[in-house]
Amino acid sequence: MSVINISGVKKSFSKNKYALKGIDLAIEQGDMVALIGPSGSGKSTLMRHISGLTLADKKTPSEISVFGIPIQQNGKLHKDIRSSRARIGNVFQQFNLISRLSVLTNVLIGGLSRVPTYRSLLGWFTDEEKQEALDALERVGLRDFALQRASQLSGGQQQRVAIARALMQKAEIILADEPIASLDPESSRQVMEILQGINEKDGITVVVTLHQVDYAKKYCRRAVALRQGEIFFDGRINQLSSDQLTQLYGIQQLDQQQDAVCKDSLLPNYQLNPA
Ligand SMILES: Nc1ncnc2c1ncn2[C@@H]1O[C@H](COP(=O)(O)OP(=O)(O)OP(=O)(O)O)[C@@H](O)[C@H]1O
Repeated sequence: MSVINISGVKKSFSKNKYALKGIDLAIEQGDMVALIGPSGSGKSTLMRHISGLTLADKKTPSEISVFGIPIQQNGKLHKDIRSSRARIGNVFQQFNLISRLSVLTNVLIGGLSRVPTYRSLLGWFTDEEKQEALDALERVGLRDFALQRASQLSGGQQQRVAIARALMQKAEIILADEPIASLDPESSRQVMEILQGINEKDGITVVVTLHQVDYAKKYCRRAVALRQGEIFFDGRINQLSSDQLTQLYGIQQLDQQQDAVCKDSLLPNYQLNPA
């Protein structure tokens, strides 16, 4: 069963310059999908459309639905998207955490869409909810950090808290936009393993944008590759050939990617001499 359906989505930010040139895509329940492609190919724009944070062009007929319920149609937000949004957990850099609040409160906030408004306004959480939040933190290996301020955590830990918040939310789909973009290899591995774990154990559908194809190959089953706002490849990730990767990224960019991976893997044992 498809849980995300996208049809006819075009997006231009300026006249005649399209970030998305007509995207049709269906994502199956329980899949783990890597959205890949060079910088500027439209990955984040597409993710933001799925959450209804960005609207498609109004001129072209289009629809994005989640669990069969429209999020947006013909560039207009559907009037009742609150319930659909509650089923989507966003692990987006810009939405991540409220830095002055504790890690535990940040996770509890994930459950707010499930509690009555008066209680969320007053910030009351039941013992049961607190236990649930601690369990979610346990799953991402951060239970001991529950009472720390979110701002005291590293980038990788913050991404893991965002995943715990999505678990607390009981999200059925997780959209993770570049969750490992600025992380070291060990933190990247932890974040990807957690995403893979909740995909496999809880059956949560995961869509993750990634810059490094190596990580996509290691952790995801399906790849959707965008190039200049169009789908260039959609299929099992092990069927993505090196020729296609060269076409996608260009030889120079692929070399840079490989360089970055090599340098990353050296980092833990590598002491830079002070100048
Ligand atoms: N808010 C915006 N205003 C104007 N142009 C935008 C905006 N958001 C994205 N774009 C443009 O849309 C295109 C796609 O951008 P997008 O961020 O979706 O690419 P991406 O594949 O996620 O890139 P990256 O991997 O570098 O994050 C780019 O040309 C970008 O400059």
